[in-house]
Amino acid sequence: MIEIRAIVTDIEGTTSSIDFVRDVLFPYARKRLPAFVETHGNKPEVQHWLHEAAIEAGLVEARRQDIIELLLQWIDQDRKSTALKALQGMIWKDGYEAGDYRAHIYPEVAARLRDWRADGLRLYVYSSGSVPAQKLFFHHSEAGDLSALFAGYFDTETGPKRESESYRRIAEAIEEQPRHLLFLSDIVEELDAARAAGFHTGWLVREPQALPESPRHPVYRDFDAITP
Ligand SMILES: CSCCC(=O)C(=O)COP(=O)(O)O
Ligand SMILES: [Mg+2]
Repeated sequence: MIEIRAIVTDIEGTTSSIDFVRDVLFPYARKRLPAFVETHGNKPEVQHWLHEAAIEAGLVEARRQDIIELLLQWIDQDRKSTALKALQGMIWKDGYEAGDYRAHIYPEVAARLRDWRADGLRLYVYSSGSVPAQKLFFHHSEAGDLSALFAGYFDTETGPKRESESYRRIAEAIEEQPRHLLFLSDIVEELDAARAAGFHTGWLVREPQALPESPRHPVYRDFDAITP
């Protein structure tokens, strides 16, 4: 009998719908990004991420307008750039605080997270969204403030989600052996990477997606089906 001591969960496609991220969060950031960069571009934190974006794109001596266009392109491509995600998170903060939207959570998720906490499991998030964006997401969720349920948050500053080394770093950071950890995601390449690091895995295949014929990972329709 394997003892799971902590669960690490992805957000988009796992706790929450892809549609919410694609149809609400991304357009919100896209619309406001040019003005945000113009207004806040001299603040050290914003400057840092604009610089990181330019480095990532191999742009030397990029003008501010070039970086804005680059970032808009990356939003359209859903590029999992750490710099873009950090900037998006700063923009989303205003939307949450103004009550323009609340973060989507699948209906069973909050109750299961609470049950798992009550059973003594520790809960963590690992998402491409920046850590501040993850905290905002669960603080302003449709199911209320869920942020206190999580013991920690990880983003791509820990490493890319499709590389096993990232999962080794997470295990080390939370001081737990991978064989006691369960990673939940909707993306099979992320699950492959987690398994290569020794994690247990759960593949969320939400309705109406078809169930895979020969899945490489245990498949769950929702969190109700998971018994860690
Ligand atoms: C913190 S929510 C923002 C979601 C986001 O930007 C994203 O790229 C989600 O990726 P995930 O790793 O959660 O699938
Ligand atoms: Mg996902």
